[in-house]
Amino acid sequence: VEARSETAGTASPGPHDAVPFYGEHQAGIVTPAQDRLHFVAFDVITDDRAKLVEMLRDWTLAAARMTAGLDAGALGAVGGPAQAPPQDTGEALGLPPSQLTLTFGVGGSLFRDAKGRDRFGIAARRPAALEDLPHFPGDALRPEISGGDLCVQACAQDPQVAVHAVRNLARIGMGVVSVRYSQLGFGRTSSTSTAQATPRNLMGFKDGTANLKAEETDQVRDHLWAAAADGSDWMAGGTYLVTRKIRMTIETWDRTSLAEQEAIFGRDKGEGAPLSGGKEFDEPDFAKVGDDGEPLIADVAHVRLAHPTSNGGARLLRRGYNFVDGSDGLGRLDAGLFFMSYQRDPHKQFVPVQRNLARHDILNEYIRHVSSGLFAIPPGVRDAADYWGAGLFG
Ligand SMILES: C=CC1=C(C)c2cc3[nH]c(cc4nc(cc5[nH]c(cc1n2)c(C)c5CCC(=O)O)C(CCC(=O)O)=C4C)c(C)c3C=C
Ligand SMILES: [Fe+2]
Repeated sequence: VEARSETAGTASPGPHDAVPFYGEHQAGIVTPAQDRLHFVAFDVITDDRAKLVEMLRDWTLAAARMTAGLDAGALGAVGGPAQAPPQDTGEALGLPPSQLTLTFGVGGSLFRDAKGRDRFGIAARRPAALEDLPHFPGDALRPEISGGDLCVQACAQDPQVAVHAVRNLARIGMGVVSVRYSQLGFGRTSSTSTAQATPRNLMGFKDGTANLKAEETDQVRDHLWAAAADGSDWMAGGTYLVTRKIRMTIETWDRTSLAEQEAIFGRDKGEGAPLSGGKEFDEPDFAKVGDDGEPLIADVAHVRLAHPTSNGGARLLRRGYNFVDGSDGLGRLDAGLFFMSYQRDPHKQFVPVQRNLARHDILNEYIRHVSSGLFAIPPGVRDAADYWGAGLFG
């Protein structure tokens, strides 16, 4: 089977190129955020540890192939026997790798299920950082689209390529996993590299300006990657992913004045500059007051509440996507932000920030958190003999 296109493997691949799969860390985290997402969470439906490990090995080989622009299996969509189902579903035939990354994670329920059972003999290896997230004021979480034993984040420049990858992993996992929920996303709402322009969310604001970026190597080391000293050897070089599906009442937002919209975020809508003055990438001056003696960036503005100075220095690598899941039957679009953040310890980073936002953020009048997920993202797969989760099961 031929690769659908030459792989590039450079630090900044072109839109059709491949992103290297093997490495110290998984791809799809500091990788410059691609335009499209297909996120999927799985339930493991067997108690057979050997079957789960075998599937993880099969997934890893298929993931390495698909991210290189190859069919999921060696015989491909059309190269196998006519009497058997094909080893690839075929909808990506002829498409280039399109910067596909597949990022694998495990949820707390894999270690101990809802009944407290240690189904796979790994309960003792559960990292403290995977402790359930607390309830936040205003949470309206739907259990059927929250949690999950396993997750895969597929990102690509072409939605067909991302969906193809998720679909083939689900196909390979038949009998071992079943899809719990999946989410499509478009128009990345964060930049993860200083080389990228800041995109906009569905509220029309630049999103990702003050994000943790790949080039900030010291900060990435301190705030993103887990170390063995954090308590779990098998997670060294890994990280933790928080997902929050956040519905926006965009119809109400669209009737809100420009001045109010800008006050809510604490940045201007055109350039994304802080309301305290300067340009997009200038630091906000939270102490600066206007002629009326009031702070130019309100006490309840999103950027003040989310800023590291309000949260003990905590930073996040945000990697979310816009979504529109059709309409809600009440004359409104079912739209919002599928928020994703990667961090070394969600309880020291995501939790304090979200606690602050849930209590005080005036943005809350326009948003509702409807799903939540927390996953351990193991370190990268080293070579073809290694597999997703090897450190956990090996
Ligand atoms: C708990 C973490 C966060 C949630 C949930 C969240 C939701 C959310 N954010 C926006 C839009 C913007 N966020 C911006 C900045 C920003 N947001 C968070 C965290 C969460 N946001 C952080 C840590 C920061 C950076 C703060 C800083 O250091 O200055 C911005 C400003 C531009 C930027 O820096 O990205 C916007 C705009 C929406 C719409 C939303 C929920 C729907
Ligand atoms: Fe935010």
